[in-house]
Amino acid sequence: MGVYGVISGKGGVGKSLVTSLLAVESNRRGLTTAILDGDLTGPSIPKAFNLKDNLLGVDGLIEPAETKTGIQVVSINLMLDDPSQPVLWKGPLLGGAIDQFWKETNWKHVDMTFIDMPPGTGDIAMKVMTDIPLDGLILVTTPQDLVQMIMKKAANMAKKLNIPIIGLVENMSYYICPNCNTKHEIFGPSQVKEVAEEIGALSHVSLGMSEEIRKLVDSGNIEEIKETGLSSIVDKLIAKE
Ligand SMILES: Nc1ncnc2c1ncn2[C@@H]1O[C@H](COP(=O)(O)OP(=O)(O)OP(=O)(O)O)[C@@H](O)[C@H]1O
Repeated sequence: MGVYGVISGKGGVGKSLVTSLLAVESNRRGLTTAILDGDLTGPSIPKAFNLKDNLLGVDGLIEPAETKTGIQVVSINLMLDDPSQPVLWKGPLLGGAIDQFWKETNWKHVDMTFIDMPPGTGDIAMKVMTDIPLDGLILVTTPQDLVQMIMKKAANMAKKLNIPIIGLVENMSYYICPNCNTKHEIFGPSQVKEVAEEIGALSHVSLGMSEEIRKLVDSGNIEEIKETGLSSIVDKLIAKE
């Protein structure tokens, strides 16, 4: 069984989207797949899979929700009476809650778990990375942040904790014009290959800004995506098993 954390140097770069796409790709390969949504800043994961019902506790364990294609999901956002309300817990409590979700859920024969980590490189992310035995990390960034300190900080945190970086994802890397089919690298030529080498990531991927992705995520139908774009990373995860 593999447990992989999905991290970013800061919020809003598409970390939850990448977590969802990795889970969809892994599930399509026939692996029993789970998502632990540890990003407590918003209900991105339940939204992408259109999960709304509150999680139940059975015999002292949390019963995970199940998506249309059978991905098991646990998220604090499925435990709140009103998911639009902020989670006003302090850092150590939040970090502890994620560890508790990991240990006290009735996971069912999971081959591959993806943890949507709290954004950034602060105490909560650090606590999760030390509490949960991660087999590797997938680092998500955008072109503007790719060569910046904030991303290197996340990579250094992984190195310090001896957790291999399996994949580097450059999200919103380009845009393909639907009218003329031209690829526009809005933020300049991609440097993902060079940076992946520099930080020792085993694989790298550029994801474009896509209307298809946006529509599927917003409507809760991410499992209907034609190509996840992340198959090379999942290849590496499977090879590691
Ligand atoms: N490649 C993409 N194409 C289209 N829309 C995208 C893409 N990447 C992200 N988005 C959109 O950007 C928004 C932010 O994405 P997401 O919730 O995955 O970010 P995040 O890094 O997890 O943010 P946070 O850490 O703040 O929760 C989402 O509404 C998503 O639909």
